[in-house]
Amino acid sequence: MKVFTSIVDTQNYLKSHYPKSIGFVPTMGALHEGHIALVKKSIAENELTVCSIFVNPTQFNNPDDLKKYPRTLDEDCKMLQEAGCDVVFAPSAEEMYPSLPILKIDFGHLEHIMEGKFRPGHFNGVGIVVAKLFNIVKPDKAYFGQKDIQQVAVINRLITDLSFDLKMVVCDTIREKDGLAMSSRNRRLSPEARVSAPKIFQSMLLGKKLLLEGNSAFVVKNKVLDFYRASPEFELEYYEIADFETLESIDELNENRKTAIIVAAHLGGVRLIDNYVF
Ligand SMILES: Nc1ncnc2c1ncn2[C@@H]1O[C@H](COP(=O)(O)OP(=O)(O)OP(=O)(O)O)[C@@H](O)[C@H]1O
Ligand SMILES: CC(C)(CO)[C@@H](O)C(=O)[O-]
Ligand code: BAL
Repeated sequence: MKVFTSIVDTQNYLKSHYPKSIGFVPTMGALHEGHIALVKKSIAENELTVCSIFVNPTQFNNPDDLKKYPRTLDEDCKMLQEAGCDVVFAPSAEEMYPSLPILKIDFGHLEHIMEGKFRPGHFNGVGIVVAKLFNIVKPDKAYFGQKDIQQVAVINRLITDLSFDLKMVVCDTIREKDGLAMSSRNRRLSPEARVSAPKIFQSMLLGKKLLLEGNSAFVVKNKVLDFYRASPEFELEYYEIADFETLESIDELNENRKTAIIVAAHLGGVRLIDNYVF
């Protein structure tokens, strides 16, 4: 496995190898089995797999979150090597941004709901860095996790609106045995917080059950608020019941369309997101 920090070295290597197809997994490192599932899918579907590791400062609206984001490059490389990854691209911030971009990307209605609303500027940062990474790696397929459901919608628009010649592959959320979605930020949970964390998953199962029983989204949200009131260690940021395709809020289930329950909550100073689609 090759590890590059330079854009030019990465591009030269990829050009000189003429792979039939390049699969690309963009990450911010502190890798776990969720990331490795994306890497393995890419390996199965492409001749060469590139994983990028870059904690992108321009997508963090909270400086403390950026400072505390876990960075574990050596361990990450070991996991990628074992998984069979071919190339790691781990640039510095200076390499990616010799000057800060003045370009702004506005993802329309996606800016005003959920992650867009609570993390102002986040999707502008994600959109620009992913476009830069696509231009550097020139993948045939790019792999993203369903856990970041709104990011999937944003990248879909980025690919369509800028005519990137690649296919996006969305992979299921990998969970711990107790239901907690794997996330790099889980490493920052205290032992007590880690015990509480699966309640996020439970709150989504509760929502699904209540919706299937015929309750309106309004009633379900109120019951879920009671659930979180009984768990004061959580500070719930949002709990949305939305159409899976448009991510717009819905009032009740539509049996012809998939529904997504989407949650963001703070637990012991760590912000966690998750979603459940049915
Ligand atoms: N549990 C998971 N299952 C599947 N894919 C995942 C999972 N967690 C993250 N991913 C995907 O891995 C890619 C890189 O994500 P990222 O590096 O931000 O990891 P993360 O664990 O989501 O970290 P955090 O949520 O703490 O930022 C994204 O496409 C993300 O959706
Ligand atoms: C796609 C991404 C690597 C861009 O920095 C990041 O948002 C992530 O890890 O999901
Ligand atoms: N997985 C999304 C990256 C972020 O939280 O900034």
